[in-house]
Amino acid sequence: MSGDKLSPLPAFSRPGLSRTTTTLTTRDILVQAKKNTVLKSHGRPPWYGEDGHRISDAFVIGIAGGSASGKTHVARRIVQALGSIPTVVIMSQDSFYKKHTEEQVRLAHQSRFDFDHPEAIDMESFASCLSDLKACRQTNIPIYSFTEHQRLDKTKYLYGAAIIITEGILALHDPALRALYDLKIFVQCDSDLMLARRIKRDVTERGRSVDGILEQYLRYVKPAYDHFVQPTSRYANIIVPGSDNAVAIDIISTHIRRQLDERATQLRQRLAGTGPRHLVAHGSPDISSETLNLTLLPQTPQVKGILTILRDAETNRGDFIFFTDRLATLLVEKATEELPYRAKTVITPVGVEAHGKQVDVPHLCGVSILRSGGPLERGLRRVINNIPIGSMLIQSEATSGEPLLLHLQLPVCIRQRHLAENTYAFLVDAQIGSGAAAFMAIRVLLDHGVPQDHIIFVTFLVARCGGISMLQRAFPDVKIVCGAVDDHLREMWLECEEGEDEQPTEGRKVWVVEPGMGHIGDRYYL
Ligand SMILES: Nc1ncnc2c1ncn2[C@@H]1O[C@H](COP(=O)(O)OP(=O)(O)O)[C@@H](O)[C@H]1O
Ligand SMILES: Nc1ccn([C@@H]2O[C@H](COP(=O)(O)O)[C@@H](O)[C@H]2O)c(=O)n1
Repeated sequence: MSGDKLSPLPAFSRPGLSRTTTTLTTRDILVQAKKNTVLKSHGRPPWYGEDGHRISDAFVIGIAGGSASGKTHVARRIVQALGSIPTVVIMSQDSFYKKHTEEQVRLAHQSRFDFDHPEAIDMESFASCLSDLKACRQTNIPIYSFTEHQRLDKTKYLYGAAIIITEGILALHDPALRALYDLKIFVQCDSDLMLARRIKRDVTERGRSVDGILEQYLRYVKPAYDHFVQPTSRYANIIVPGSDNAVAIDIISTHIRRQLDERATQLRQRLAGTGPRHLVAHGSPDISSETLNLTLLPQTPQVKGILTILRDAETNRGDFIFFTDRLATLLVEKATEELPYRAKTVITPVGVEAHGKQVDVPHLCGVSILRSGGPLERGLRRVINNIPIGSMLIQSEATSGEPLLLHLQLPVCIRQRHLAENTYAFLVDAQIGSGAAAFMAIRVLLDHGVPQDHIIFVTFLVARCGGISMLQRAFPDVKIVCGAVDDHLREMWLECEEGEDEQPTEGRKVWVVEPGMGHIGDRYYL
């Protein structure tokens, strides 16, 4: 297949579409949310337990076979057959061709470089990226150009796949790679069919001449197939024919679906009894800032006055926005106290030294939980100049109530692991009720390598009896800065779309903080 076989995952794909899927843009999400409709997308369900630790890895499939045997075709058909599985990524071993020297590129243009020998591929880097993705961490994959015969300087960010399919002529060659696969497939195809397909493909997609293709084939491709590729078929769990393989693909996708179902059941069982319902009944009703890493904005008359206006159902929208913005500014200012500062001396305009402080963090960013985090995101922008801000959309699944990650767009300083480890991140959302969204959002940042004590969760409201205790048990070093702590949390049915007779046809359950401020996002944006 042609060049880039990666499935982009900066945002999550809609189910039922192949890997070149549409992604949910922030605008889509806001439009959907504004209409108050239930999003039908299958997002990513929790991949961690109540202690915050990961309990399920991604399911990894390795597909090997000769060049043009149909490996990519099989991978794509599996994705199609899986249909409603939320996030599948196809990773090609071709992305891991080593960076070639100028001399090697020159030889490659003359069909005199051996791309079919295991030495041509950076197996170590391939295994390392795959192992990160499998363990639910982000990875940044190299991008390879077949026309330039070279690895490009750009990389592709990947995160959050429930299923990873890797394919390549030598996908089953390396023991370290084989150890990562949950299912190993070999695509078996006649050599003449593979050659015919390769000629057709390399002429149309890789800019090659027939003579060059044949020379390369006889010199390197065929001998390497016999020597390195074909022998790895013995490691495969299943051999798939290179053509007429619909039945084999059906069997494989049924197997994968069953494996994922088993994992999902385990997850639900482990989470059972610790969800929001349970917490309301049994969670500690007493959160004290001595045991929790929680900072309550000092309840000055000024803050109490703002909160009173925001709690009042009669407050008009203009005032609601104005005072929400004021509270957001105060909260973000308070939250910046959690950052490390170092001493700094400056010379004033009158030539005198003044001793002060300077924020001492290598990277600083914000991540807003859509869409209720919006007002606090604006607060971040007002207080911290040019702060990069990402977003996540997390919504409860209508029937199970499980949180689903539907969209993810993170700043560069989180997408790159070596930067994330030195990044401080403000996570912002309007309230912490059941805690499910906050829990998932924190887990995403930790997966990327942001240290727990570099995460500062800023919110208007925390429900005393909600998921706050579970959250802080799981992530004791995450700091929470809030404007108020309210006593109650109630589960409520929110009616959504109206049918033709103007009767509500759908709805979803939401957690409402009491006394609270109502739905802050709706009051701010609608
Ligand atoms: N089962 C199949 N039936 C028909 N054509 C196929 C089949 N599998 C692959 N092909 C075609 O053969 C060519 C090479 O297939 P591809 O999947 O890209 O091979 P590989 O990834 O193994 O190099 C493509 O043009 C593809 O459409
Ligand atoms: N610059 C390159 C790199 C690799 N190849 C050939 O690609 C084949 C592997 O890709 P498939 O999609 O066919 O699995 C391999 O046989 C290399 O010979 C190339 O021609 N040029």
